[in-house]
Amino acid sequence: MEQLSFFPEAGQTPGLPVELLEYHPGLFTEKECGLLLQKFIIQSPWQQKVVRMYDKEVVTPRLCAWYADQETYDYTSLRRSAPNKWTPELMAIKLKVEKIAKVKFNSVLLNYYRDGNDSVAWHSDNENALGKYPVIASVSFGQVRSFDIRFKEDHSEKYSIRLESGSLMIMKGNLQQDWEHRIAKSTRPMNARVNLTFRVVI
Ligand SMILES: O=C(O)CCC(=O)C(=O)O
Ligand SMILES: [Fe+2]
Repeated sequence: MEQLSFFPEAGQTPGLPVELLEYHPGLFTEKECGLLLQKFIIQSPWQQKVVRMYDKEVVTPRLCAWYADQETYDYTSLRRSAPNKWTPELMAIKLKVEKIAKVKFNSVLLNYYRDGNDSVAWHSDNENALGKYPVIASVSFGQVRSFDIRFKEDHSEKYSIRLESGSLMIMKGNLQQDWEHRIAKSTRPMNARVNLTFRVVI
């Protein structure tokens, strides 16, 4: 596993808009990260979403799992359904990030990127169920991956941030309205990464 950075600013491109993205590295120790990563990989009820692209059905290049307080819009099945129940680990992480984000979350989406071929394409989390200016808390374990953002109206305005193992990134402001984000594929060999995005689903 990669070392945690001792320099909070090391993972950020200069000029990263702090009103959109807040970065808190080192929320969990390297040892905690290793244990949690293995536990999530082994114990989560992973699903691979099938989406329609033109007239073909394709599977998303990553695995997902959805946990929430009650029946909600489920990101893994794209419909309202009974979610998985909070595990003790997820609840403990939720309470920790709620203190920093100052938001009470009612759900979490887990994404499992098995290697450099796994990714999430450019998108915004702008579903009605999240409200107009959602605060989303993103916690990463395992392989460091680059998180890219680009301004919808001018794709040349873009930034990257390296999401280190054990870090928390808070997405807020008009990030989901006016910007898109992605985790690109990588040609370099990549180990497993599990990302948790805590959300408030209405
Ligand atoms: O894996 C990540 O860091 C981002 C995941 C993401 O954008 C999403 O689940 O909507
Ligand atoms: Fe997203």
